[in-house]
Amino acid sequence: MRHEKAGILLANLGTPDAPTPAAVKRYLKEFLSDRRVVDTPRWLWWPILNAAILPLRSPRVAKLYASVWMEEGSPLMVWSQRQRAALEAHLQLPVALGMNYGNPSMKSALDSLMAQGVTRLIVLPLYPQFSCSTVAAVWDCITRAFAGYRSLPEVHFIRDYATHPAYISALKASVERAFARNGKPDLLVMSFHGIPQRYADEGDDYPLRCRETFNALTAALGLNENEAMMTFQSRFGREQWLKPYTDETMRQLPAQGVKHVQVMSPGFSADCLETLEEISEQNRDFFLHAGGTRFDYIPALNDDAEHIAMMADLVKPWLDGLAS
Ligand SMILES: C=CC1=C(C)c2cc3[nH]c(cc4nc(cc5[nH]c(cc1n2)c(C)c5CCC(=O)O)C(CCC(=O)O)=C4C)c(C)c3C=C
Ligand SMILES: [Fe+2]
Ligand SMILES: [Fe+2]
Repeated sequence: MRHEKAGILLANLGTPDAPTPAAVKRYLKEFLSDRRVVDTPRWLWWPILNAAILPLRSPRVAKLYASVWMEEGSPLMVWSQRQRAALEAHLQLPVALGMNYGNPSMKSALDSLMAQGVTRLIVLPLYPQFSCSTVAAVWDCITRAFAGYRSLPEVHFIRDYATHPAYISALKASVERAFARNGKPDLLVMSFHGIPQRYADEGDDYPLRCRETFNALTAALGLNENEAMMTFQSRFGREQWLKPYTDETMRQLPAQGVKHVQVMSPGFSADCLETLEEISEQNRDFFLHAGGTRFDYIPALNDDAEHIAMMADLVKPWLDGLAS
């Protein structure tokens, strides 16, 4: 009989290897070439990407990365590696980190798990709300990475965890700590990464999953409809994206009497460029320049003990009954 050995693959987006134009260009090229992310026909997208976006965006975005870079590397990488190590220590099972774009590649993560004798693989994409542009891209990446294997493990793929009780309770604890530290704000804003509205119209249930997280967390916190709102950040390109936009909202709130805001990004399992720079730097400026008096950013769950325990909870159904 086959003796099953479980292993966990933590999957995330990936980030540049260095805050330099060349490294950012390499990363953006791979990321923005994925049809799950940008679905424009290739004959049209290829020249736009190579002649305009990569040469113009890479040097500008490299400076933004430099402004948040940590001693050990890109924040997304640093937090992801800490999450991996903490989950491995918690579960006493092999845990590997694989990135969809850049390093460490999904293939290297799978190779390392297979080399450790894993026969039952649990894939946990660290995106709390499903989207075709993220979770489905992880799915594609894993199937591509397995293409050359002679044998496959049993695979369990966690689609998302938008309303999982352990996720909501970890977020709740983090907001309550922030309220205790900073005082209760006039408004709690939950800013989720956007996607093109068209992807949702074509069947991506991402906005519904964001709404479900928002509803579950506001209910857990006992906030009423005037005390919390959800917005969407990180718009890219000319199409309409999910609304309301975070940046427009931050510019409008002070005129509506909101002077103290606390902003969190519950869709990001780790702090990264989009939270540390776009929210905590750019959107802070928009709000304060529009007349706001206090802006607090509530960090992502990162390697909080409750977050790691949540990951263990999510994979647990496939560990029960295993002789490890
Ligand atoms: C071009 C379309 C994009 C879609 C669709 C998109 C969806 C999406 N992204 C995340 C999470 C992250 N995105 C991050 C950076 C980032 N995202 C895009 C574009 C799209 N994202 C770009 C071009 C970039 C790179 C930075 C830039 O050039 O502006 C990151 C941070 C990476 C880091 O290195 O820190 C994360 C995380 C989600 C959750 C999502 C859909 C739901
Ligand atoms: Fe993104
Ligand atoms: Fe951004």
